[in-house]
Amino acid sequence: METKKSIFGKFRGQDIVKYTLINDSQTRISVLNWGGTWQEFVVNENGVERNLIWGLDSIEEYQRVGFCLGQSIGRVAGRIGDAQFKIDGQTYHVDMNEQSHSLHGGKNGFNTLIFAGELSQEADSANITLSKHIEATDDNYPGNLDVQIKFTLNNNNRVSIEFTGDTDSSTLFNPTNHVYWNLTDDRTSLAQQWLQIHSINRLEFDVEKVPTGKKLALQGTAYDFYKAQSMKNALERLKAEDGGLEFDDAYEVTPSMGEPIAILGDTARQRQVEIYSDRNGLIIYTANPFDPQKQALHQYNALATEAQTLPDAVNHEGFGDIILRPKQPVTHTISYQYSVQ
Ligand SMILES: OC[C@H]1O[C@@H](O)[C@H](O)[C@@H](O)[C@@H]1O
Repeated sequence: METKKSIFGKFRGQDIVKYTLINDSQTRISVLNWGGTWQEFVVNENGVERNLIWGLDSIEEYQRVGFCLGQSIGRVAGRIGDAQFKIDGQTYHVDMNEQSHSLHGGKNGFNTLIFAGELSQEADSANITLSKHIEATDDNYPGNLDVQIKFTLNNNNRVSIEFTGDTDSSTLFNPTNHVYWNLTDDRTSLAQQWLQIHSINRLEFDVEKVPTGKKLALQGTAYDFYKAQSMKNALERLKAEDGGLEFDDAYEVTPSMGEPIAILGDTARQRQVEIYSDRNGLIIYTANPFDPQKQALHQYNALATEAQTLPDAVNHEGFGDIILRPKQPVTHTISYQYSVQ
């Protein structure tokens, strides 16, 4: 294992650091302390380097492109209806940063922060831990929050992200990483990428994409990825059956670090990534972050996967508990296992 540290750029006068973890098979990941951004996941296939995720080469590009590309999202990933929720009977209001809801932690979410970083190494793994103390007044959530985001790469080509939250007053904690994948050879579209999700239900959304509380059965619909479907077929079917032009959907999954909640790969069956998560939700989102014209034409080259507790959980019975209590730190883990086939 090897670790590296370099200056990636500057943000508001501060140096932004890029941390790189490299394993014995020359697989590497890089992470920025700006936004807790997962910038690259490069594998070496018979001497050919392939980046499996989308990342950019400067802070300016990240700011121009947006899309939360590879960024850490929190305190709460996804939408909170009416930008409000109750904890112990008390109502709290958070940033209404999209229509009448709050999205991805509000305007000062994790993806806007600069973290402190610490590299560490063991025999068969290396990791980078990003930490930050967030005051309640910084992002308008109750409770001061100490957050740590630890990225680990091991010699088995597995990347794990552990999010730990510790608060002094009850708050919400449902972070994720907004990684975008393209596992195909030419990386121009999703036509040759397949996806499997071990899920039988998705969430119904209202016009603002806020969950209504209802779950919809997937079986027999274009949304059903229980058996692997190519993204090309799924998008064509979605359009034909539903008039749908994108996937931006929340799937209910069974939390497991032993069985993948989802698997994606290229249709030539050369490589795949299994996703493991200890929480009950997976958002998938199709996009073309770099080409506004193609995005408008729904010609996608990127698939975001966001493992988390189901969105808007605090406002719906049975969606899961995202309340973080004082003196009870919580850690959530997402793992991504690359393999060649
Ligand atoms: O912020 C980028 C994207 O993130 C996804 O999680 C949301 O569901 C999309 O609606 C949003 O555009």
